Amino acid sequence: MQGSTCSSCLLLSRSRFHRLLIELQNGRRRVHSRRSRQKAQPHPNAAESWYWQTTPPTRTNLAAADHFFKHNSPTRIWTGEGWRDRQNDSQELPEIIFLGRSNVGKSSIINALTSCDINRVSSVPGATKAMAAWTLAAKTPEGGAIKGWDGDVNPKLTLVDMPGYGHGSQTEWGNSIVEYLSKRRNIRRAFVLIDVLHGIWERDLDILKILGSSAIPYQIVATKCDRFAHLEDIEGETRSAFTKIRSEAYLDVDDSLGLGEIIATGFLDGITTKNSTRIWRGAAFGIPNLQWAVLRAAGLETYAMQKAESHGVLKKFPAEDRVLSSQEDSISEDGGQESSQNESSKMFSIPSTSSGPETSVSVEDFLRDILNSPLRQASTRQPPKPASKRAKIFFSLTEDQYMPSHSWKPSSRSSLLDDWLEDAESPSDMGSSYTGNKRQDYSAGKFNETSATKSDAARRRSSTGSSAPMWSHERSDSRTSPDPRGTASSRDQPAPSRKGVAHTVDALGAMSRPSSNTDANANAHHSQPPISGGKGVLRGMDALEAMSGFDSRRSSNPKSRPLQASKGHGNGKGNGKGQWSTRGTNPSSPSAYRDRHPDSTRKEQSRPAAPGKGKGVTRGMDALEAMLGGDSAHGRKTGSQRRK
Ligand SMILES: Nc1nc2c(ncn2[C@@H]2O[C@H](COP(=O)(O)OP(=O)(O)OP(=O)(O)O)[C@@H](O)[C@H]2O)c(=O)[nH]1
Ligand SMILES: [Mg+2]
Repeated sequence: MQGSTCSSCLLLSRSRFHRLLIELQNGRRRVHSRRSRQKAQPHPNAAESWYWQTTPPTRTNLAAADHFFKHNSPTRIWTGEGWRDRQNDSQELPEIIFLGRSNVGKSSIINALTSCDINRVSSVPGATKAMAAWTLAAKTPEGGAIKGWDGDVNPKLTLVDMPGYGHGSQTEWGNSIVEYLSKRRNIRRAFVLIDVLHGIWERDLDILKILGSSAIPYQIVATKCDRFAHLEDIEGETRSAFTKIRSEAYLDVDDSLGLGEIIATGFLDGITTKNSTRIWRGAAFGIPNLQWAVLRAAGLETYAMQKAESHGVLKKFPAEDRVLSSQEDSISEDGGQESSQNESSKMFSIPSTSSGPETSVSVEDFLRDILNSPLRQASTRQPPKPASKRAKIFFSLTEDQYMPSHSWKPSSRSSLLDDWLEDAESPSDMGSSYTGNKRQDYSAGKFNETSATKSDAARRRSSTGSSAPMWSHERSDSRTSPDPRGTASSRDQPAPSRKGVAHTVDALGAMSRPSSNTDANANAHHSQPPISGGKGVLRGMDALEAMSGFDSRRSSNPKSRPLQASKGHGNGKGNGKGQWSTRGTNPSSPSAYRDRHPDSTRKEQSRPAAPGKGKGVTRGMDALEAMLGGDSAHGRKTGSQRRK
């Protein structure tokens, strides 16, 4: 009897101890957070994003973006191949995807964007093994409505984490990603993550090529910019690294699908996490800028600003800052192109009713305006060349070779346009009803996406060319193009596949969407059916093969290097025209940083974290843990792993 009482007591005291332990752990976490916050907010050495084609977001924009992401929580909707089951789902949302080499920080960036510890992060390359899609909706964890969001619990956009390519990746991941990219209709923008120390490498160019060929607009995000933080001339180093990226990714090639804006992020590894609850971002920088870029890509910026305004988030800002600035989407200082969203919203603000002014915009004029590119007069078609080499960007661990090179430059919007028109002008090839519909829709001053989509689908269904090589590699490969823009050579190249045309139309649709992102618009776009006639992974690989014709031996041959990008950039110094959104920086001084070499970076990445030492609560905590022995030690380890 006595023995049983004793064991109950023991159990009781043990559970009390556990509760105490948890409280102490939480206390320690709070202390740790406060300390880090004091240490690094804002980080004095954080060089920030570079905007040369667009204007940087205002403080109100960033506040609105932060507000949106704070109140819209992520819910996982599919993983792996789950997207296939949702292909015909008319409720599909704008999708923003994150691509990049393994270990570049894709999962970390999504965690930071959502302030939630949702994706697995690891210093070992290849941690993410399957795609994972998260929708964001203003709802409580139980699914209830949040006050002030009009009871609207509908998801607003989807973020997709991808397995990385290169070191630690697997070929089958690549197959499925390539297929996903080619089939998915509602991808609004791909954020391609580049480690700022590594810059653009061969595999990155391959992925940019695939995006270009699939008419998916993309934007570069430079990750791990905190690696420059210890340098005196942080701004100079960042600028020179960014200039190199800008040049090597051919972001200045006219009408490239790459946006003229590089967002700098850093210190994402310092994020404090606690299970799946909200996390504090610590010293991280660049995330609000990225949040704003994501909202713009999804066409949600007006919505976010309205919500922030109505929720009083913007009260502290002066009135003139609180409108969605006309600058937001307008011409940048260097006279770059207008952003597609503003262009399109202007374009589509033409009233669709008969009472409004009649427009007589021909399809050519419309496209010339929207793409700001000269249309070609005539084209000579040649039969498609058979695909030669199968490109591989997803390798097993042992096959990885990093070889930065310039074997490619992106497909441009104008070359896509050329192809689209080429098909549009060939009724025999594509069916006159399609051409007719498109022309009618445009000339009526409105873009009837639904009819275009239907015709599109019909064309895809009637197409027998699913195994035909995709066109853009041949067209855009600068090795075969004397014209740095690639448009001249594109005229002599094989005809586009149906897919390319369809994607172009979709891209135009995406570009043309007014920023208000109404449901009607969303549904019209989302109701697009998938490309039919696909053959699973084989098709993806065929497409990839045709697009790239990748030959690593050739591309590593210096003689086979292509032309440099057209606009005198790449001098490593920047032209000073773009806008750097910077916070306080130290005075510059010449410095050569030792981290420039990937090897040293890898070593740094794999360095184990220093064991924690503390005072006060931390110390008490350690003592308690020591007292409790194995269990608590385990608990602590798990906690630190989580934080990591
Ligand atoms: N210094 C620094 N390290 C970072 C940053 N972001 C991520 N990391 C670290 O980089 C490593 C890889 O991060 P992940 O987010 O798993 O990278 P990933 O691209 O998802 O990698 P895979 O899933 O393998 O493709 C982790 O150790 C992170 O802590 C950053 O901004 N700065
Ligand atoms: Mg990952």
